[in-house]
Amino acid sequence: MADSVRTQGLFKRFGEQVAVGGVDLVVPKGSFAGLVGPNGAGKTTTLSMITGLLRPDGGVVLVDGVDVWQDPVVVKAGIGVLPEGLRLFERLSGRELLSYNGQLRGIPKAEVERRAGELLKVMDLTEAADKLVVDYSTGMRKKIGLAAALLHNPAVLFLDEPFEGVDPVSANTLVEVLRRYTASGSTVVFSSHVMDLVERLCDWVSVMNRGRIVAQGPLAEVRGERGLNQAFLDLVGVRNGGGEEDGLSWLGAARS
Ligand SMILES: Nc1ncnc2c1ncn2[C@@H]1O[C@H](COP(=O)(O)OP(=O)(O)OP(=O)(O)O)[C@@H](O)[C@H]1O
Repeated sequence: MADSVRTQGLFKRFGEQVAVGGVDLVVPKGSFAGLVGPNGAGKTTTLSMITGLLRPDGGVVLVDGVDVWQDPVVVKAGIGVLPEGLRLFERLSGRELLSYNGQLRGIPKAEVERRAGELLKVMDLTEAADKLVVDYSTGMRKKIGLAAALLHNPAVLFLDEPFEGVDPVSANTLVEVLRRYTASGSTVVFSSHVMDLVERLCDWVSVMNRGRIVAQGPLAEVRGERGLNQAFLDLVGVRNGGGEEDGLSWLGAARS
């Protein structure tokens, strides 16, 4: 199977701190892929370099065989991104935001309106379509951000923590939309800490720890017999157990 995303020796340092220390990420075409790792593992930095938002110090990123940093315009035309800490044009309504994104992508106006209407409906945002984005809740912002990322029908969709702050009903809506999207052969790569969700959704997993990939492959292979959560703990190592030897003996102790 062809790769949708492949990085070779991807490297990024912030001062003394090596955030990404030689990552070889592989995502086969048509995968629903999860990028998991503990806080600070380097997931956001990796996704930012893959999507052309942050210049790597070293290494190569190929999306559908095209080098992101040699041909950024070609790659960016074919991908959708829901970045971390999503910054949106707050003074536009949801509908205006989609319309603006559609125009930036060069989609004919009538087609943008049709797609925007359908996306707003699927995301359950029709009622809020004419409200300013600044007044949207966290979950609504994720949904309008996803709608904006899907509007031009990208071949690959990158989502950084798409389910954070999203209620279960909205999460279900996002999942349904993404499942439909991958069923047609498109690729999703998303980062998450929520192992249950990754186990339920993904057919491919890459596990990062301390700036490196420590396991990668089909979900069944990475998870083995032990379940993804246990596999994750085994791979990244249980750090502080929160036992008395770690301090905190005062916490919950009798108060005078
Ligand atoms: N702009 C920056 N300047 C300095 N250090 C940074 C910067 N961005 C990231 N880092 C550092 O790089 C490392 C990786 O961070 P990154 O945000 O990629 O991790 P992550 O896996 O996405 O974490 P989380 O799950 O908490 O979002 C961390 O140690 C972080 O402090």
